[in-house]
Amino acid sequence: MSDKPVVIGVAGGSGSGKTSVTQSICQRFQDKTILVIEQDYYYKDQSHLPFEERLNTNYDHPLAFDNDLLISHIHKLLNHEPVQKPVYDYKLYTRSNEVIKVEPKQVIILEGILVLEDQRLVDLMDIKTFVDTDADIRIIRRLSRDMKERGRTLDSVIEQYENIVRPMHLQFVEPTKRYADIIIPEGGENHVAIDIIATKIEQSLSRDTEKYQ
Ligand SMILES: Nc1ncnc2c1ncn2[C@@H]1O[C@H](COP(=O)(O)OP(=O)(O)O)[C@@H](O)[C@H]1O
Ligand SMILES: Nc1ccn([C@@H]2O[C@H](COP(=O)(O)O)[C@@H](O)[C@H]2O)c(=O)n1
Repeated sequence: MSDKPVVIGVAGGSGSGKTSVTQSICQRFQDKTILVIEQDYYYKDQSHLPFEERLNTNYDHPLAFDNDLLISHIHKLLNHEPVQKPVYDYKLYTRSNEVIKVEPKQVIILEGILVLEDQRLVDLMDIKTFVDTDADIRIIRRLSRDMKERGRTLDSVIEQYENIVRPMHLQFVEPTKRYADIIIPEGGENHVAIDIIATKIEQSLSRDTEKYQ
């Protein structure tokens, strides 16, 4: 019997459908079961930098993330302790002043472009997945989302994609696919893959629920 929370990594390129996959998995379970930790929320704090300087950060490089903080939070959650999860503001290009207190749950989904890039994170995962979506679909989805939700212009999304997102994806994100146990083509609409992951979670949950009731 094990009462250690199950940690599931959901990696993949920007716009691949990681958030959609995560939501599809969460919908299969009660709210109290799964805690989602977004690696994006752990971008290094840049509030000390002028806004113009924040625009120049490479947000697709592993060094953009405060993985030390992320890892310490996962360790705490695995230890059944709550954490103060940061909140990220894409429009301000930094963390917001807000934090959210989150309680440990039986399942932790760790979602982000580079969650399989840091061996320390990989070592904490019980199931590693990679959402694999073609680059043309990813850029179309990103364009639409970033303009609607992240306060970006068409030109800025295209410029960032060509100069940063695409080369960083090829250098850092795509190679991590090899570490995945499950590769999910097309993302959240892949019901077979979602079923497999949900079944695996159910098996883990049936092992021990006492600690969380
Ligand atoms: N299967 C799909 N069909 C159409 N649009 C999708 C699909 N999956 C995701 N999207 C949309 O594409 C955008 C990016 O998806 P998202 O899940 O946020 O990707 P990621 O978290 O990998 O960046 C979102 O606006 C989302 O609603
Ligand atoms: N201020 C920021 C921070 C991050 N990004 C981009 O977000 C992408 C990762 O988020 P997904 O939901 O798309 O996986 C990453 O590719 C960064 O380029 C940004 O544009 N601005």
